Amino acid sequence: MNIFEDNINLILYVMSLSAYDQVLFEDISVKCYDETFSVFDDLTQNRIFYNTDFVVFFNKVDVFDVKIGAVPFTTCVPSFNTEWAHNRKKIVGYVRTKFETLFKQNTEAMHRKPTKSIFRNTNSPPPQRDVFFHVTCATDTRRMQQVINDVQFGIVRRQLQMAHLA
Ligand SMILES: Nc1nc2c(ncn2[C@@H]2O[C@H](COP(=O)(O)OP(=O)(O)OP(=O)(O)O)[C@@H](O)[C@H]2O)c(=O)[nH]1
Repeated sequence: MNIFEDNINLILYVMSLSAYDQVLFEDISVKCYDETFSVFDDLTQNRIFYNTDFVVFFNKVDVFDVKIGAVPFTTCVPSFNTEWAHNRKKIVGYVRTKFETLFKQNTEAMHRKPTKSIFRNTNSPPPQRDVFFHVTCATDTRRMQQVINDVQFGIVRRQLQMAHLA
Protein backbone atom coordinates (compact mmCIF):
# COMPACT_ATOMS: atom_id res chain seq x y z
CA MET A 1 0.00 0.00 0.00
CA ASN A 2 1.41 3.39 -0.97
CA ILE A 3 0.24 6.38 1.05
CA PHE A 4 1.65 9.85 0.55
CA GLU A 5 -0.47 11.75 3.07
CA ASP A 6 -0.59 11.42 6.83
CA ASN A 7 -3.63 13.61 7.49
CA ILE A 8 -6.36 11.27 6.33
CA ASN A 9 -9.43 11.95 8.48
CA LEU A 10 -11.66 9.11 7.42
CA ILE A 11 -11.66 5.79 5.63
CA LEU A 12 -14.86 4.52 4.09
CA TYR A 13 -14.60 0.74 4.15
CA VAL A 14 -17.15 -1.09 2.02
CA MET A 15 -17.73 -4.80 2.57
CA SER A 16 -20.29 -6.98 0.89
CA LEU A 17 -22.60 -8.40 3.54
CA SER A 18 -24.04 -10.79 0.98
CA ALA A 19 -20.68 -12.43 0.21
CA TYR A 20 -20.77 -14.70 3.28
CA ASP A 21 -20.97 -17.83 1.13
CA GLN A 22 -18.53 -16.64 -1.55
CA VAL A 23 -14.82 -17.06 -2.22
CA LEU A 24 -12.43 -14.73 -4.01
CA PHE A 25 -12.53 -14.70 -7.78
CA GLU A 26 -8.71 -14.60 -7.89
CA ASP A 27 -8.18 -17.28 -5.22
CA ILE A 28 -10.96 -19.74 -4.52
CA SER A 29 -9.21 -20.99 -1.37
CA VAL A 30 -9.99 -17.68 0.38
CA LYS A 31 -13.44 -16.80 1.69
CA CYS A 32 -14.60 -13.24 0.91
CA TYR A 33 -15.40 -12.63 4.56
CA ASP A 34 -11.93 -13.75 5.69
CA GLU A 35 -10.38 -11.39 3.17
CA THR A 36 -12.56 -8.45 4.27
CA PHE A 37 -11.58 -8.95 7.94
CA SER A 38 -7.94 -9.39 7.00
CA VAL A 39 -7.76 -6.17 4.94
CA PHE A 40 -9.51 -4.25 7.73
CA ASP A 41 -7.03 -5.72 10.23
CA ASP A 42 -4.10 -4.55 8.08
CA LEU A 43 -5.53 -1.06 7.65
CA THR A 44 -6.30 -0.55 11.32
CA GLN A 45 -2.82 -1.77 12.31
CA ASN A 46 -1.20 0.74 9.99
CA ARG A 47 0.21 3.59 12.06
CA ILE A 48 -0.47 6.06 9.30
CA PHE A 49 -4.11 5.73 10.34
CA TYR A 50 -3.54 6.21 14.06
CA ASN A 51 -5.85 9.26 14.00
CA THR A 52 -8.16 8.15 11.22
CA ASP A 53 -11.81 7.32 11.81
CA PHE A 54 -13.31 4.38 9.97
CA VAL A 55 -16.82 4.01 8.61
CA VAL A 56 -17.68 0.44 7.68
CA PHE A 57 -20.51 -0.08 5.21
CA PHE A 58 -22.22 -3.46 5.39
CA ASN A 59 -23.25 -3.21 1.76
CA LYS A 60 -25.49 -5.27 -0.53
CA VAL A 61 -28.00 -5.81 2.26
CA ASP A 62 -30.75 -6.24 -0.35
CA VAL A 63 -28.88 -9.19 -1.87
CA PHE A 64 -28.12 -10.49 1.62
CA ASP A 65 -31.81 -10.39 2.62
CA VAL A 66 -32.81 -12.54 -0.33
CA LYS A 67 -29.91 -14.95 0.06
CA ILE A 68 -30.13 -15.45 3.81
CA GLY A 69 -33.64 -16.89 3.44
CA ALA A 70 -32.16 -19.83 1.53
CA VAL A 71 -28.47 -20.07 2.51
CA PRO A 72 -27.82 -20.21 6.27
CA PHE A 73 -25.00 -18.16 7.76
CA THR A 74 -23.51 -21.38 9.14
CA THR A 75 -22.21 -21.88 5.58
CA CYS A 76 -19.72 -19.16 6.45
CA VAL A 77 -19.32 -19.74 10.19
CA PRO A 78 -20.15 -23.36 11.07
CA SER A 79 -20.06 -22.58 14.81
CA PHE A 80 -22.72 -19.87 14.45
CA ASN A 81 -25.91 -20.56 16.43
CA THR A 82 -28.19 -22.45 14.02
CA GLU A 83 -31.27 -20.79 15.54
CA TRP A 84 -29.97 -17.44 14.23
CA ALA A 85 -28.57 -18.71 10.93
CA HIS A 86 -31.23 -16.78 8.95
CA ASN A 87 -31.53 -13.80 11.29
CA ARG A 88 -30.16 -10.55 9.77
CA LYS A 89 -29.96 -8.70 13.10
CA LYS A 90 -27.94 -11.43 14.81
CA ILE A 91 -25.65 -11.87 11.81
CA VAL A 92 -24.99 -8.14 11.44
CA GLY A 93 -24.30 -8.09 15.19
CA TYR A 94 -21.77 -10.89 14.79
CA VAL A 95 -20.02 -9.19 11.85
CA ARG A 96 -19.98 -5.84 13.63
CA THR A 97 -18.42 -7.43 16.72
CA LYS A 98 -15.65 -8.91 14.55
CA PHE A 99 -14.84 -5.47 13.14
CA GLU A 100 -15.07 -3.79 16.54
CA THR A 101 -12.76 -6.37 18.11
CA LEU A 102 -10.09 -5.90 15.42
CA PHE A 103 -10.38 -2.14 15.68
CA LYS A 104 -10.11 -2.16 19.47
CA GLN A 105 -7.18 -4.60 19.52
CA ASN A 106 -5.23 -2.60 16.96
CA THR A 107 -5.99 0.76 18.56
CA GLU A 108 -4.94 -0.56 21.98
CA ALA A 109 -1.73 -1.95 20.48
CA MET A 110 -0.92 1.56 19.21
CA HIS A 111 -1.53 2.96 22.70
CA ARG A 112 0.85 0.41 24.18
CA LYS A 113 3.60 0.87 21.63
CA PRO A 114 3.96 4.46 20.45
CA THR A 115 6.50 4.65 17.67
CA LYS A 116 8.07 7.42 15.72
CA SER A 117 5.90 8.83 12.98
CA ILE A 118 7.39 8.04 9.61
CA PHE A 119 6.44 11.53 8.49
CA ARG A 120 7.55 13.59 11.48
CA ASN A 121 10.54 13.03 13.71
CA THR A 122 8.35 12.82 16.79
CA ASN A 123 6.53 10.17 18.74
CA SER A 124 2.95 9.73 17.56
CA PRO A 125 0.45 10.92 20.15
CA PRO A 126 -2.00 8.27 21.40
CA PRO A 127 -4.51 7.42 18.71
CA GLN A 128 -7.81 9.27 18.79
CA ARG A 129 -10.05 7.43 16.43
CA ASP A 130 -13.39 5.71 16.24
CA VAL A 131 -15.28 3.25 14.07
CA PHE A 132 -18.84 3.62 12.82
CA PHE A 133 -21.14 1.22 10.98
CA HIS A 134 -23.90 1.53 8.41
CA VAL A 135 -25.97 -1.21 6.79
CA THR A 136 -26.38 -0.11 3.17
CA CYS A 137 -27.73 -0.87 -0.25
CA ALA A 138 -25.53 1.25 -2.54
CA THR A 139 -28.04 1.08 -5.38
CA ASP A 140 -30.72 2.74 -3.22
CA THR A 141 -29.42 6.22 -4.00
CA ARG A 142 -31.97 8.12 -1.91
CA ARG A 143 -31.15 6.18 1.25
CA MET A 144 -27.42 6.34 0.44
CA GLN A 145 -27.63 10.12 0.24
CA GLN A 146 -28.97 10.15 3.82
CA VAL A 147 -26.17 7.85 4.98
CA ILE A 148 -23.52 10.05 3.30
CA ASN A 149 -25.10 13.12 4.92
CA ASP A 150 -24.91 11.40 8.32
CA VAL A 151 -21.27 10.51 7.71
CA GLN A 152 -20.42 14.10 6.68
CA PHE A 153 -22.24 15.45 9.73
CA GLY A 154 -20.28 13.02 11.91
CA ILE A 155 -16.95 14.18 10.42
CA VAL A 156 -17.73 17.85 11.05
CA ARG A 157 -18.91 17.16 14.61
CA ARG A 158 -15.79 15.15 15.36
CA GLN A 159 -13.45 17.81 13.97
CA LEU A 160 -15.20 20.40 16.15
CA GLN A 161 -14.88 18.14 19.19
CA MET A 162 -11.17 17.65 18.53
CA ALA A 163 -10.77 21.41 18.28
CA HIS A 164 -12.73 21.68 21.58
CA LEU A 165 -15.42 23.71 19.83
CA ALA A 166 -18.29 21.28 20.46
N1 LIG B 1 -28.10 -5.07 -5.49
C1 LIG B 1 -27.02 -4.36 -5.16
N2 LIG B 1 -26.03 -4.20 -6.05
C2 LIG B 1 -24.96 -3.49 -5.66
C3 LIG B 1 -24.84 -2.90 -4.38
N3 LIG B 1 -23.64 -2.26 -4.33
C4 LIG B 1 -23.05 -2.45 -5.52
N4 LIG B 1 -23.85 -3.17 -6.32
C5 LIG B 1 -23.58 -3.60 -7.71
O1 LIG B 1 -22.55 -4.57 -7.68
C6 LIG B 1 -21.78 -4.48 -8.88
C7 LIG B 1 -20.30 -4.40 -8.54
O2 LIG B 1 -20.08 -3.17 -7.93
P1 LIG B 1 -18.67 -2.53 -7.88
O3 LIG B 1 -18.82 -1.19 -7.30
O4 LIG B 1 -18.03 -2.67 -9.21
O5 LIG B 1 -17.94 -3.40 -6.79
P2 LIG B 1 -16.74 -4.44 -6.93
O6 LIG B 1 -16.18 -4.59 -5.57
O7 LIG B 1 -15.82 -4.05 -8.03
O8 LIG B 1 -17.48 -5.76 -7.36
P3 LIG B 1 -18.16 -6.85 -6.43
O9 LIG B 1 -17.04 -7.64 -5.84
O10 LIG B 1 -19.01 -7.66 -7.37
O11 LIG B 1 -18.98 -6.15 -5.39
C8 LIG B 1 -22.31 -3.28 -9.63
O12 LIG B 1 -23.20 -3.74 -10.63
C9 LIG B 1 -23.06 -2.49 -8.56
O13 LIG B 1 -24.13 -1.76 -9.09
C10 LIG B 1 -25.91 -3.09 -3.47
O14 LIG B 1 -25.89 -2.63 -2.31
N5 LIG B 1 -26.97 -3.83 -3.91
